[in-house]
Amino acid sequence: MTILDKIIEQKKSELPGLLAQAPSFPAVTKVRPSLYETLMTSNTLQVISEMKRASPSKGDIATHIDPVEQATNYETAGAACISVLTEQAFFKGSFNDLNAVAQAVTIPVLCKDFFIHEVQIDYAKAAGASVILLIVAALTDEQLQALYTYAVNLDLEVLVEVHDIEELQRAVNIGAKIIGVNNRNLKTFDVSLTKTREIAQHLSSSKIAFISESGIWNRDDAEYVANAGAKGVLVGESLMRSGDVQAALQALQIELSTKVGE
Ligand SMILES: O=C(O)c1ccccc1NCC(=O)[C@H](O)[C@H](O)COP(=O)(O)O
Repeated sequence: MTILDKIIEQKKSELPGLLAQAPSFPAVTKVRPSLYETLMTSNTLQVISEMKRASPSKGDIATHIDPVEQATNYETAGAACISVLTEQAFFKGSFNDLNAVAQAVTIPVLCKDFFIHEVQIDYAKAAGASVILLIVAALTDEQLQALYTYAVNLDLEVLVEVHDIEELQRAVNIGAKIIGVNNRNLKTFDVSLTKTREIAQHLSSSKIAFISESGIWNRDDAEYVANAGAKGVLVGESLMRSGDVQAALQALQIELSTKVGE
């Protein structure tokens, strides 16, 4: 069983609890900019900055950090989006973290979880997310299409995550506009930025906003994935461990050599 299989089993076990009661969070009424538009129109590499307390690969990363303070620092430093890990059993996150962050910032907010059912999307929306993540490896084509359509109909944007070229094709087939390649192998936890380069070479449309996820630690890493074609990066651990979040984040905001969207 891979870690992804284990996480999905956990998610399945949580569904009855979610289905038993309607989501109830303090209302979030903000209108946020579109992540897709930001990615497609900016000349700098955009940073999706993650609130990540712990992970299966690293254990505890930063359990003491206040999500609102961290998210506010990210926003001040120019993040394009805040990613909030809401998965509890493996990442120590929660929908309450998401709701608190959504109340505090005006930029897009990504609910980073392992979605297998529409009810989870209802919770993400109610808690204040404007973007959700769908992981191709965790879903059949039918599930992927159904959850994608369900989210878009709720006015959510969707970051579709892929690990290889076959998954890229599946993401393209459902009309995904924002596609992220996860540089972390979910079986071995090895991280290699060359994955971004390999998969970028198979992108056929310039209308797709292409993101590189995981294992971005410094400006050299940002330059590598930007040169490969990434318009944005999704960064968790390196920012959570940084003593100077704003400087660490700003170091990643490199100028893109070709105007994105062209
Ligand atoms: O981070 C993990 O160990 C992990 C394990 C299994 C599934 C997903 C996992 N991470 C989720 C993410 O996608 C990352 O949090 C995100 O891309 C940021 O990665 P990093 O900058 O390396 O913290």
